Amino acid sequence: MVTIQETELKDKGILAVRTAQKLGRPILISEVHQMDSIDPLSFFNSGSVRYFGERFYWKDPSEEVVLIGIGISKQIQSDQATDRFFHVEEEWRNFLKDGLIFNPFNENGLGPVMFGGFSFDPLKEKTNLWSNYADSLFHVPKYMLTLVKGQTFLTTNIVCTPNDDYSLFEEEMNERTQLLSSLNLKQDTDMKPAKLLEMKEISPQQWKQTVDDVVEELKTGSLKKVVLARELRLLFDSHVKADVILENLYNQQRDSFIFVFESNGNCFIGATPERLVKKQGENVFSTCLAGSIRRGKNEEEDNILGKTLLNDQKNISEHAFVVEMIKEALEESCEEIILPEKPQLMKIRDIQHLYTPVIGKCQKDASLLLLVERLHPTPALGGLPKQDAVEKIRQVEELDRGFYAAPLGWVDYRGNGEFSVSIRSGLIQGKEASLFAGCGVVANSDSESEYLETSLKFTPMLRALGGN
Ligand SMILES: C=C(O[C@@H]1C=C(C(=O)O)C=C[C@H]1O)C(=O)O
Repeated sequence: MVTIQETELKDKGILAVRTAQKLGRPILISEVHQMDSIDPLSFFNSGSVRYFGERFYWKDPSEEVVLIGIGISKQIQSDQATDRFFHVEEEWRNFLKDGLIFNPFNENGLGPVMFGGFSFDPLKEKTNLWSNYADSLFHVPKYMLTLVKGQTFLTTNIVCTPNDDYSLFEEEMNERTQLLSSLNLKQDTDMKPAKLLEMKEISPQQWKQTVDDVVEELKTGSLKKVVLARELRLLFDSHVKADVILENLYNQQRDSFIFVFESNGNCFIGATPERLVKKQGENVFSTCLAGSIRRGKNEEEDNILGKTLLNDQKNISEHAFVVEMIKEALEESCEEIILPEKPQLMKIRDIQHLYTPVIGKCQKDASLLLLVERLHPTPALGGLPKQDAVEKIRQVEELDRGFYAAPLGWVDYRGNGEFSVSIRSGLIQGKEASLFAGCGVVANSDSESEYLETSLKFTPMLRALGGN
Protein backbone atom coordinates (compact mmCIF):
# COMPACT_ATOMS: atom_id res chain seq x y z
CA MET A 1 0.00 0.00 0.00
CA VAL A 2 1.20 3.52 -0.75
CA THR A 3 0.94 6.01 2.10
CA ILE A 4 1.53 9.71 2.56
CA GLN A 5 2.32 11.44 5.84
CA GLU A 6 -0.91 13.37 6.42
CA THR A 7 0.12 15.74 9.20
CA GLU A 8 1.58 18.28 6.77
CA LEU A 9 -1.67 18.79 4.91
CA LYS A 10 -3.35 19.78 8.20
CA ASP A 11 -1.10 22.83 8.68
CA LYS A 12 -1.32 23.76 5.02
CA GLY A 13 -5.12 23.42 5.19
CA ILE A 14 -5.40 25.91 8.03
CA LEU A 15 -3.29 28.37 6.06
CA ALA A 16 -5.42 27.87 2.91
CA VAL A 17 -8.73 28.45 4.74
CA ARG A 18 -7.34 31.64 6.30
CA THR A 19 -6.09 32.88 2.91
CA ALA A 20 -9.44 32.14 1.21
CA GLN A 21 -11.26 34.04 3.99
CA LYS A 22 -8.88 36.98 3.82
CA LEU A 23 -9.18 37.29 0.03
CA GLY A 24 -12.88 36.43 -0.06
CA ARG A 25 -12.51 33.94 -2.93
CA PRO A 26 -11.55 30.32 -3.62
CA ILE A 27 -7.89 29.43 -3.23
CA LEU A 28 -6.00 26.52 -4.69
CA ILE A 29 -3.79 24.45 -2.46
CA SER A 30 -1.50 22.05 -4.25
CA GLU A 31 1.08 19.71 -2.81
CA VAL A 32 3.50 17.29 -4.42
CA HIS A 33 4.86 14.09 -2.88
CA GLN A 34 7.51 11.82 -4.28
CA MET A 35 6.27 8.22 -4.25
CA ASP A 36 7.56 4.71 -4.70
CA SER A 37 6.93 3.63 -8.25
CA ILE A 38 3.25 3.15 -9.13
CA ASP A 39 2.07 1.48 -12.33
CA PRO A 40 0.40 4.29 -14.33
CA LEU A 41 -2.28 2.07 -15.85
CA SER A 42 -3.35 0.75 -12.45
CA PHE A 43 -3.48 4.32 -11.15
CA PHE A 44 -5.75 5.20 -14.10
CA ASN A 45 -7.87 2.14 -13.34
CA SER A 46 -8.13 2.99 -9.64
CA GLY A 47 -10.38 5.90 -10.65
CA SER A 48 -12.58 3.89 -13.00
CA VAL A 49 -15.62 3.68 -10.73
CA ARG A 50 -15.61 6.68 -8.41
CA TYR A 51 -14.11 9.11 -10.92
CA PHE A 52 -15.56 7.68 -14.13
CA GLY A 53 -15.67 10.46 -16.74
CA GLU A 54 -13.14 12.56 -14.81
CA ARG A 55 -9.84 11.04 -15.82
CA PHE A 56 -7.05 11.75 -18.26
CA TYR A 57 -3.92 9.96 -19.40
CA TRP A 58 -0.95 11.32 -21.34
CA LYS A 59 2.38 9.96 -22.43
CA ASP A 60 4.81 11.30 -25.01
CA PRO A 61 6.61 8.94 -27.41
CA SER A 62 9.78 8.61 -25.30
CA GLU A 63 7.80 8.55 -22.03
CA GLU A 64 9.73 11.57 -20.79
CA VAL A 65 6.54 12.70 -19.07
CA VAL A 66 3.58 10.47 -18.18
CA LEU A 67 0.58 12.15 -16.54
CA ILE A 68 -2.56 10.56 -15.16
CA GLY A 69 -5.26 12.77 -13.70
CA ILE A 70 -8.15 11.57 -11.57
CA GLY A 71 -11.08 13.71 -10.43
CA ILE A 72 -11.57 17.37 -11.27
CA SER A 73 -10.65 20.20 -8.94
CA LYS A 74 -11.26 22.89 -11.56
CA GLN A 75 -12.77 22.89 -15.03
CA ILE A 76 -11.91 25.61 -17.52
CA GLN A 77 -14.37 25.59 -20.39
CA SER A 78 -15.86 27.87 -22.96
CA ASP A 79 -17.70 27.81 -26.27
CA GLN A 80 -16.48 31.27 -27.08
CA ALA A 81 -14.89 31.30 -30.53
CA THR A 82 -12.92 34.54 -30.48
CA ASP A 83 -9.71 34.76 -28.46
CA ARG A 84 -10.33 31.31 -27.00
CA PHE A 85 -6.64 30.59 -26.34
CA PHE A 86 -6.25 33.90 -24.55
CA HIS A 87 -9.35 33.32 -22.40
CA VAL A 88 -8.19 29.89 -21.27
CA GLU A 89 -4.81 31.37 -20.38
CA GLU A 90 -6.45 34.18 -18.42
CA GLU A 91 -8.69 31.82 -16.47
CA TRP A 92 -5.75 29.54 -15.75
CA ARG A 93 -3.67 32.46 -14.42
CA ASN A 94 -6.57 33.67 -12.24
CA PHE A 95 -7.02 30.19 -10.86
CA LEU A 96 -3.35 30.00 -9.90
CA LYS A 97 -3.27 33.51 -8.41
CA ASP A 98 -2.48 33.45 -4.66
CA GLY A 99 -2.55 29.63 -4.77
CA LEU A 100 -0.50 27.80 -2.14
CA ILE A 101 1.81 25.47 -4.02
CA PHE A 102 4.04 23.10 -2.08
CA ASN A 103 6.38 21.62 -4.65
CA PRO A 104 10.04 21.26 -3.72
CA PHE A 105 10.91 19.57 -7.04
CA ASN A 106 12.11 21.10 -10.30
CA GLU A 107 10.76 18.59 -12.83
CA ASN A 108 8.07 19.55 -15.34
CA GLY A 109 4.49 18.35 -15.03
CA LEU A 110 4.25 18.58 -11.23
CA GLY A 111 1.91 20.63 -9.04
CA PRO A 112 -1.07 22.30 -10.67
CA VAL A 113 -1.37 21.20 -14.31
CA MET A 114 -4.28 21.78 -16.64
CA PHE A 115 -4.92 19.07 -19.18
CA GLY A 116 -7.27 19.33 -22.16
CA GLY A 117 -7.56 21.02 -25.48
CA PHE A 118 -9.52 22.84 -28.11
CA SER A 119 -11.93 21.86 -30.84
CA PHE A 120 -10.60 21.99 -34.40
CA ASP A 121 -12.92 24.81 -35.49
CA PRO A 122 -15.24 26.56 -33.03
CA LEU A 123 -17.22 28.06 -35.92
CA LYS A 124 -18.22 24.70 -37.39
CA GLU A 125 -21.88 23.88 -36.92
CA LYS A 126 -22.20 21.54 -33.93
CA THR A 127 -23.76 18.09 -33.95
CA ASN A 128 -24.63 15.93 -30.94
CA LEU A 129 -21.45 13.94 -31.35
CA TRP A 130 -19.28 16.33 -29.36
CA SER A 131 -21.92 17.73 -26.99
CA ASN A 132 -19.88 16.62 -23.96
CA TYR A 133 -16.83 18.65 -24.99
CA ALA A 134 -16.86 22.45 -24.93
CA ASP A 135 -14.80 24.17 -27.66
CA SER A 136 -12.13 24.89 -25.05
CA LEU A 137 -12.00 22.34 -22.27
CA PHE A 138 -9.35 21.81 -19.60
CA HIS A 139 -9.36 19.90 -16.33
CA VAL A 140 -7.15 20.53 -13.35
CA PRO A 141 -7.19 17.12 -11.65
CA LYS A 142 -7.73 16.41 -7.97
CA TYR A 143 -5.01 13.80 -8.01
CA MET A 144 -2.29 13.50 -10.58
CA LEU A 145 0.42 10.92 -10.97
CA THR A 146 3.52 12.18 -12.80
CA LEU A 147 6.27 9.91 -14.05
CA VAL A 148 9.26 11.96 -15.04
CA LYS A 149 12.94 11.02 -15.36
CA GLY A 150 12.30 7.64 -13.76
CA GLN A 151 10.70 9.18 -10.68
CA THR A 152 7.08 9.07 -9.52
CA PHE A 153 5.19 11.96 -7.95
CA LEU A 154 1.67 12.48 -6.69
CA THR A 155 0.11 15.94 -6.83
CA THR A 156 -3.01 16.69 -4.79
CA ASN A 157 -5.02 19.81 -5.71
CA ILE A 158 -7.75 21.11 -3.40
CA VAL A 159 -9.83 24.24 -3.94
CA CYS A 160 -10.87 25.82 -0.68
CA THR A 161 -13.56 28.54 -0.47
CA PRO A 162 -14.04 31.16 2.27
CA ASN A 163 -16.95 29.06 3.62
CA ASP A 164 -14.88 25.91 4.05
CA ASP A 165 -13.47 24.88 7.34
CA TYR A 166 -10.87 22.38 8.28
CA SER A 167 -13.26 19.41 7.82
CA LEU A 168 -12.73 19.83 4.04
CA PHE A 169 -9.16 18.68 4.45
CA GLU A 170 -10.12 15.72 6.61
CA GLU A 171 -12.53 14.56 3.89
CA GLU A 172 -9.89 15.11 1.20
CA MET A 173 -7.28 13.20 3.19
CA ASN A 174 -9.67 10.27 3.59
CA GLU A 175 -10.45 10.32 -0.11
CA ARG A 176 -6.77 10.27 -1.02
CA THR A 177 -6.03 7.47 1.43
CA GLN A 178 -8.85 5.41 -0.09
CA LEU A 179 -7.58 6.05 -3.61
CA LEU A 180 -4.03 5.02 -2.75
CA SER A 181 -5.10 1.95 -0.81
CA SER A 182 -7.19 0.77 -3.76
CA LEU A 183 -4.20 0.73 -6.12
CA ASN A 184 -3.61 -2.66 -7.70
CA LEU A 185 -7.10 -3.80 -6.71
CA LYS A 186 -8.96 -3.83 -10.01
CA GLN A 187 -11.83 -1.38 -9.47
CA ASP A 188 -13.89 -2.45 -12.37
CA THR A 189 -13.66 -6.21 -12.36
CA ASP A 190 -15.36 -6.63 -15.72
CA MET A 191 -12.48 -5.73 -18.00
CA LYS A 192 -13.30 -8.05 -20.86
CA PRO A 193 -13.15 -6.23 -24.20
CA ALA A 194 -16.43 -5.19 -25.78
CA LYS A 195 -17.17 -7.19 -28.94
CA LEU A 196 -17.39 -5.32 -32.23
CA LEU A 197 -20.79 -5.92 -33.86
CA GLU A 198 -20.89 -3.46 -36.71
CA MET A 199 -18.61 -1.11 -38.60
CA LYS A 200 -20.00 1.67 -40.77
CA GLU A 201 -18.09 4.08 -42.98
CA ILE A 202 -19.88 7.41 -43.08
CA SER A 203 -20.72 8.33 -46.68
CA PRO A 204 -17.51 7.17 -48.40
CA GLN A 205 -18.82 7.92 -51.91
CA GLN A 206 -19.84 11.42 -50.98
CA TRP A 207 -16.44 11.93 -49.33
CA LYS A 208 -14.63 10.94 -52.55
CA GLN A 209 -16.87 13.31 -54.51
CA THR A 210 -15.94 16.13 -52.10
CA VAL A 211 -12.24 15.34 -52.65
CA ASP A 212 -12.79 15.51 -56.45
CA ASP A 213 -14.63 18.83 -56.14
CA VAL A 214 -11.92 20.32 -53.94
CA VAL A 215 -9.21 19.09 -56.34
CA GLU A 216 -10.94 21.03 -59.16
CA GLU A 217 -10.94 24.18 -57.03
CA LEU A 218 -7.29 23.69 -56.10
CA LYS A 219 -6.35 23.56 -59.80
CA THR A 220 -7.68 27.03 -60.52
CA GLY A 221 -8.09 29.07 -57.32
CA SER A 222 -5.74 30.47 -54.69
CA LEU A 223 -6.12 27.51 -52.34
CA LYS A 224 -3.05 25.25 -52.30
CA LYS A 225 -4.01 22.47 -49.89
CA VAL A 226 -7.08 21.34 -47.93
CA VAL A 227 -7.12 18.46 -45.44
CA LEU A 228 -10.32 16.43 -45.64
CA ALA A 229 -11.36 13.92 -43.00
CA ARG A 230 -14.00 11.26 -42.61
CA GLU A 231 -15.55 9.07 -39.93
CA LEU A 232 -15.88 5.37 -39.23
CA ARG A 233 -18.57 4.44 -36.74
CA LEU A 234 -18.38 1.26 -34.66
CA LEU A 235 -21.03 -0.47 -32.62
CA PHE A 236 -20.20 -2.93 -29.80
CA ASP A 237 -22.16 -5.46 -27.75
CA SER A 238 -21.36 -3.65 -24.46
CA HIS A 239 -19.82 -0.46 -23.13
CA VAL A 240 -16.32 0.14 -24.44
CA LYS A 241 -13.94 0.61 -21.51
CA ALA A 242 -11.29 3.32 -21.84
CA ASP A 243 -9.00 1.25 -19.58
CA VAL A 244 -8.99 -1.67 -22.02
CA ILE A 245 -8.37 0.47 -25.09
CA LEU A 246 -5.66 2.44 -23.32
CA GLU A 247 -3.83 -0.73 -22.40
CA ASN A 248 -4.06 -1.93 -26.02
CA LEU A 249 -2.74 1.37 -27.36
CA TYR A 250 0.06 1.27 -24.82
CA ASN A 251 1.10 -2.18 -26.00
CA GLN A 252 0.57 -1.51 -29.71
CA GLN A 253 1.60 2.14 -30.29
CA ARG A 254 4.48 2.83 -27.89
CA ASP A 255 6.19 5.21 -30.32
CA SER A 256 3.27 7.63 -30.28
CA PHE A 257 1.76 10.14 -27.90
CA ILE A 258 -1.04 8.27 -26.16
CA PHE A 259 -3.91 10.22 -24.65
CA VAL A 260 -7.25 9.73 -22.95
CA PHE A 261 -9.51 12.66 -22.11
CA GLU A 262 -12.80 11.80 -20.42
CA SER A 263 -15.62 14.29 -20.20
CA ASN A 264 -19.13 13.70 -18.85
CA GLY A 265 -19.01 9.97 -19.50
CA ASN A 266 -17.51 10.20 -23.00
CA CYS A 267 -13.91 9.44 -23.79
CA PHE A 268 -11.64 10.92 -26.43
CA ILE A 269 -8.72 8.57 -26.92
CA GLY A 270 -5.88 8.12 -29.40
CA ALA A 271 -2.27 7.42 -30.27
CA THR A 272 -0.86 10.24 -32.37
CA PRO A 273 2.63 10.52 -33.82
CA GLU A 274 2.34 14.30 -34.18
CA ARG A 275 3.60 16.92 -31.76
CA LEU A 276 2.16 20.39 -32.21
CA VAL A 277 4.46 22.14 -29.75
CA LYS A 278 6.42 21.50 -26.59
CA LYS A 279 7.87 24.20 -24.34
CA GLN A 280 10.57 23.58 -21.79
CA GLY A 281 11.91 26.84 -20.39
CA GLU A 282 13.15 28.74 -23.40
CA ASN A 283 13.27 25.70 -25.69
CA VAL A 284 10.46 25.13 -28.15
CA PHE A 285 9.98 21.95 -30.18
CA SER A 286 7.55 21.38 -33.02
CA THR A 287 7.02 18.78 -35.73
CA CYS A 288 6.19 18.95 -39.41
CA LEU A 289 4.45 15.72 -40.31
CA ALA A 290 2.76 15.32 -43.69
CA GLY A 291 3.16 12.83 -46.49
CA SER A 292 2.17 9.22 -45.85
CA ILE A 293 2.71 5.71 -47.16
CA ARG A 294 2.09 2.26 -45.68
CA ARG A 295 4.73 0.08 -44.01
CA GLY A 296 6.19 -2.80 -46.03
CA LYS A 297 5.53 -6.46 -45.32
CA ASN A 298 9.27 -7.02 -44.93
CA GLU A 299 12.34 -4.83 -44.48
CA GLU A 300 13.11 -4.67 -48.18
CA GLU A 301 9.61 -3.61 -49.20
CA ASP A 302 9.51 -1.17 -46.29
CA ASN A 303 12.72 0.51 -47.47
CA ILE A 304 11.44 0.73 -51.04
CA LEU A 305 8.19 2.33 -49.84
CA GLY A 306 10.16 4.75 -47.65
CA LYS A 307 12.37 5.78 -50.60
CA THR A 308 9.30 6.20 -52.81
CA LEU A 309 7.78 8.56 -50.24
CA LEU A 310 11.01 10.55 -49.84
CA ASN A 311 11.08 11.12 -53.62
CA ASP A 312 7.39 11.62 -54.34
CA GLN A 313 6.75 15.17 -55.61
CA LYS A 314 3.13 15.34 -54.42
CA ASN A 315 4.08 14.34 -50.87
CA ILE A 316 7.19 16.53 -50.87
CA SER A 317 5.17 19.61 -51.77
CA GLU A 318 2.43 18.75 -49.23
CA HIS A 319 5.16 18.49 -46.60
CA ALA A 320 6.89 21.70 -47.71
CA PHE A 321 3.69 23.70 -47.05
CA VAL A 322 3.78 22.52 -43.44
CA VAL A 323 7.47 23.31 -42.95
CA GLU A 324 7.05 26.79 -44.37
CA MET A 325 4.07 27.61 -42.16
CA ILE A 326 5.52 26.21 -38.91
CA LYS A 327 8.76 28.07 -39.50
CA GLU A 328 6.87 31.33 -40.08
CA ALA A 329 4.64 30.82 -37.04
CA LEU A 330 7.59 30.12 -34.74
CA GLU A 331 9.59 33.03 -36.11
CA GLU A 332 7.03 35.34 -34.49
CA SER A 333 8.03 34.05 -31.02
CA CYS A 334 11.50 32.56 -31.40
CA GLU A 335 14.89 34.09 -32.03
CA GLU A 336 16.64 31.05 -33.32
CA ILE A 337 15.08 28.24 -35.33
CA ILE A 338 16.86 25.06 -36.31
CA LEU A 339 15.45 22.59 -38.80
CA PRO A 340 17.00 20.14 -41.26
CA GLU A 341 16.86 21.00 -44.94
CA LYS A 342 15.17 17.80 -46.04
CA PRO A 343 12.47 15.69 -44.45
CA GLN A 344 13.32 12.31 -42.97
CA LEU A 345 11.05 9.32 -42.38
CA MET A 346 9.05 8.67 -39.25
CA LYS A 347 8.06 5.03 -39.13
CA ILE A 348 5.25 4.01 -36.84
CA ARG A 349 3.60 0.62 -36.70
CA ASP A 350 1.25 0.94 -39.67
CA ILE A 351 2.39 4.05 -41.54
CA GLN A 352 5.49 5.99 -42.51
CA HIS A 353 5.45 9.77 -42.79
CA LEU A 354 7.67 12.56 -44.03
CA TYR A 355 8.97 14.23 -40.90
CA THR A 356 10.88 17.44 -40.13
CA PRO A 357 11.64 18.24 -36.48
CA VAL A 358 11.86 21.94 -35.58
CA ILE A 359 13.66 23.47 -32.58
CA GLY A 360 13.42 27.10 -31.50
CA LYS A 361 14.51 29.38 -28.68
CA CYS A 362 11.96 31.77 -27.22
CA GLN A 363 11.63 34.01 -24.17
CA LYS A 364 11.48 31.89 -21.02
CA ASP A 365 8.07 33.34 -20.09
CA ALA A 366 6.58 33.13 -23.61
CA SER A 367 3.10 31.65 -23.48
CA LEU A 368 2.69 28.06 -24.63
CA LEU A 369 -0.97 28.70 -25.49
CA LEU A 370 0.05 31.60 -27.70
CA LEU A 371 2.35 29.22 -29.60
CA VAL A 372 -0.54 26.76 -29.86
CA GLU A 373 -2.76 29.50 -31.27
CA ARG A 374 -0.18 30.52 -33.86
CA LEU A 375 0.39 26.96 -34.98
CA HIS A 376 -3.14 25.57 -35.06
CA PRO A 377 -4.11 24.29 -37.54
CA THR A 378 -0.89 23.65 -39.41
CA PRO A 379 -1.34 22.78 -43.11
CA ALA A 380 -1.01 19.12 -42.05
CA LEU A 381 -4.52 19.32 -40.58
CA GLY A 382 -6.07 22.44 -42.09
CA GLY A 383 -4.44 23.53 -45.32
CA LEU A 384 -2.98 26.55 -47.04
CA PRO A 385 -3.71 29.46 -46.87
CA LYS A 386 -4.80 28.67 -43.31
CA GLN A 387 -7.99 30.72 -43.03
CA ASP A 388 -9.34 29.87 -46.48
CA ALA A 389 -8.64 26.18 -45.94
CA VAL A 390 -10.44 26.13 -42.58
CA GLU A 391 -13.42 27.87 -44.19
CA LYS A 392 -13.44 25.33 -47.02
CA ILE A 393 -13.40 22.46 -44.51
CA ARG A 394 -16.24 24.11 -42.58
CA GLN A 395 -18.22 24.35 -45.79
CA VAL A 396 -17.67 20.97 -47.44
CA GLU A 397 -16.75 18.43 -44.76
CA GLU A 398 -19.68 16.42 -43.45
CA LEU A 399 -17.81 15.38 -40.31
CA ASP A 400 -18.04 17.23 -36.99
CA ARG A 401 -14.32 17.07 -36.11
CA GLY A 402 -14.76 18.21 -32.50
CA PHE A 403 -11.40 17.61 -30.81
CA TYR A 404 -10.05 15.49 -33.66
CA ALA A 405 -7.04 17.09 -35.44
CA ALA A 406 -6.84 19.81 -32.79
CA PRO A 407 -4.37 20.67 -30.01
CA LEU A 408 -4.55 18.40 -26.95
CA GLY A 409 -2.09 18.45 -24.08
CA TRP A 410 -1.02 20.02 -20.82
CA VAL A 411 0.49 23.13 -19.25
CA ASP A 412 2.00 23.23 -15.77
CA TYR A 413 1.92 26.20 -13.40
CA ARG A 414 5.43 27.20 -14.45
CA GLY A 415 4.29 27.51 -18.09
CA ASN A 416 5.99 24.39 -19.42
CA GLY A 417 4.05 21.72 -21.25
CA GLU A 418 3.27 20.01 -24.50
CA PHE A 419 0.46 19.74 -27.06
CA SER A 420 -0.01 17.00 -29.60
CA VAL A 421 -2.21 17.08 -32.67
CA SER A 422 -4.99 14.70 -31.73
CA ILE A 423 -5.15 12.50 -34.84
CA ARG A 424 -5.35 8.65 -34.98
CA SER A 425 -8.10 9.06 -32.45
CA GLY A 426 -11.67 8.24 -31.64
CA LEU A 427 -14.56 9.23 -29.43
CA ILE A 428 -16.08 6.52 -27.25
CA GLN A 429 -19.70 6.95 -26.21
CA GLY A 430 -21.02 3.93 -24.36
CA LYS A 431 -21.42 1.10 -26.86
CA GLU A 432 -20.37 3.27 -29.82
CA ALA A 433 -17.11 4.67 -31.07
CA SER A 434 -16.40 7.17 -33.84
CA LEU A 435 -12.97 7.06 -35.43
CA PHE A 436 -11.53 9.90 -37.51
CA ALA A 437 -8.94 10.09 -40.26
CA GLY A 438 -7.96 12.68 -42.83
CA CYS A 439 -5.43 13.43 -45.54
CA GLY A 440 -3.95 16.37 -47.36
CA VAL A 441 -5.63 17.13 -50.68
CA VAL A 442 -3.60 19.06 -53.28
CA ALA A 443 -4.17 19.90 -56.95
CA ASN A 444 -2.87 16.52 -58.19
CA SER A 445 -4.62 14.34 -55.58
CA ASP A 446 -6.59 11.31 -56.61
CA SER A 447 -9.71 10.64 -54.52
CA GLU A 448 -9.35 6.85 -54.59
CA SER A 449 -5.80 6.91 -53.20
CA GLU A 450 -6.77 9.54 -50.61
CA TYR A 451 -9.62 7.25 -49.58
CA LEU A 452 -7.16 4.36 -49.14
CA GLU A 453 -4.80 6.60 -47.17
CA THR A 454 -7.55 7.50 -44.71
CA SER A 455 -8.46 3.79 -44.41
CA LEU A 456 -4.86 3.08 -43.45
CA LYS A 457 -4.97 5.85 -40.84
CA PHE A 458 -7.96 4.19 -39.12
CA THR A 459 -5.86 1.06 -38.52
CA PRO A 460 -4.18 1.91 -35.18
CA MET A 461 -7.44 2.76 -33.42
CA LEU A 462 -9.31 -0.06 -35.11
CA ARG A 463 -6.76 -2.60 -33.88
CA ALA A 464 -6.93 -1.23 -30.32
CA LEU A 465 -10.72 -1.57 -30.42
CA GLY A 466 -10.50 -5.17 -31.58
CA GLY A 467 -11.63 -4.52 -35.15
CA ASN A 468 -8.50 -5.37 -37.11
C1 LIG B 1 -4.98 14.06 -40.92
C2 LIG B 1 -4.26 13.01 -40.53
O1 LIG B 1 -2.90 12.94 -40.65
C3 LIG B 1 -2.15 14.06 -41.08
C4 LIG B 1 -2.00 14.08 -42.55
C5 LIG B 1 -0.93 13.46 -43.15
C6 LIG B 1 -0.86 13.38 -44.66
O2 LIG B 1 -1.73 13.97 -45.31
O3 LIG B 1 0.04 12.72 -45.18
C7 LIG B 1 0.11 12.92 -42.39
C8 LIG B 1 0.15 13.08 -41.06
C9 LIG B 1 -0.81 13.95 -40.36
O4 LIG B 1 -0.30 15.25 -40.25
C10 LIG B 1 -4.91 11.84 -39.83
O5 LIG B 1 -4.19 10.90 -39.48
O6 LIG B 1 -6.12 11.86 -39.65
